[in-house]
Amino acid sequence: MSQLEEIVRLAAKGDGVTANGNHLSGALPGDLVSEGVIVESGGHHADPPCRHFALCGGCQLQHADEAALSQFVRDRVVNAAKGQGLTIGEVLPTHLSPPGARRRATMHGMRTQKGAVLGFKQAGSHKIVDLVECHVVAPQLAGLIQPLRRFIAKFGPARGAIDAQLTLCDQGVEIGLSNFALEGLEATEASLDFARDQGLARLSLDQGYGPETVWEPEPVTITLSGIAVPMPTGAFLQATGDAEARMIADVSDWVGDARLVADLFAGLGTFAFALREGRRVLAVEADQAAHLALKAACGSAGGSVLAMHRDLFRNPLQAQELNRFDATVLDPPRAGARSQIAEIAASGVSRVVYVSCNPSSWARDASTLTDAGFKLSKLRPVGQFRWSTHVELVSLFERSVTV
Ligand SMILES: C[S@@+](CC[C@H](N)C(=O)[O-])C[C@H]1O[C@@H](n2cnc3c(N)ncnc32)[C@H](O)[C@@H]1O
Repeated sequence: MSQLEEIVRLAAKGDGVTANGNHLSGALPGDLVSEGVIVESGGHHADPPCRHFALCGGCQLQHADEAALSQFVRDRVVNAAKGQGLTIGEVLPTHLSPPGARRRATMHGMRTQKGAVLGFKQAGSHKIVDLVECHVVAPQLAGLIQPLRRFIAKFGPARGAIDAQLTLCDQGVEIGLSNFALEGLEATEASLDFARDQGLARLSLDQGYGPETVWEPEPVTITLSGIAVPMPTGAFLQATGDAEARMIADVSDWVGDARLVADLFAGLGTFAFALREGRRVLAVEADQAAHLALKAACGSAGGSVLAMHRDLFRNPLQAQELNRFDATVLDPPRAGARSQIAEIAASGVSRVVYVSCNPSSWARDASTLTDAGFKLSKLRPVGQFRWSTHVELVSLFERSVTV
């Protein structure tokens, strides 16, 4: 990089990249760079709000302003589509979650000679960054970092790291600690004091045999479109409430006047319950705890949502089963939904709303759909993991039925 070059985009890991493919960490689109340094700013730099930025692996892009962040999310999604040769009907404005919005986070902790450390790992390392502040998580979660660290310092395992999963539920924050055993009466009483003093909704500990609840003064729920769904420990929840609302609005709009809808990879029913007015929804999920929670909540949805327990990788809904539905919604894990998509392609389904947390597997699946006559009509880039390189999307595929 000896002559002056302009950064034209951000790479998937957040480095600035020139038209010649040269990478420079910390550079942003519009910057002029030479010999590994930024010579002139393109005007998109922001002061990173967090003292841990650069060391903490939780955030990669705090140095970017709002415009650069949005463009990054949009480019990742649009480029994934273009990489598969897809034509996009309409790219909608990017949804970017604000700071302090994350209602779920998994941190890591460890007892040390001086006490304990608690935070996210450094990028590419097992080292834990001992957080003093975090601008990504909701204040209810951030406020627990210090008390939880004190608790780990006193009662955490002498050896090994623990995972601490924090989730904001209807009743407050639930904390799930892995690799965490309580030795003796003092530790057991201290855990109850800790949970009570911090007003936790639930505290559960996992020693490798599954989570065991030690504190849950009232059943923990998460309200999804007005339905209080029992919240299993560690169950999937969209990372921010604002992104969940954006995704629900798109899914509802794009499902349109469909009356019978299949919601595949339904989790606790984020989309199924949102779609229930005037429709009947089959909500299919493989995780037993999530399925049972969704099923238990179906009674409150007036018979409009039906829960089905099924592994959609091994046993996808078959083309003939899908033909009953006016629209299919799917929101698979990062691997995508190769076998389920093949059945959708072979079916008579004409409307598919695909929510994805991985543009690469989505683009692969999308090309199967377009090969089967679907058009990618709408695409919404979503950045709910603010300042990170993790991007998501909502998409609408439509075709004229020929089967
Ligand atoms: C990205 S989450 C989406 C959940 C839900 N749609 C939501 O928005 O809250 C993916 C869901 O797929 C489920 N899942 C993973 N593998 C599955 C499989 N093979 N068959 C069916 N569901 C699966 C997970 O348990 C999880 O609930």
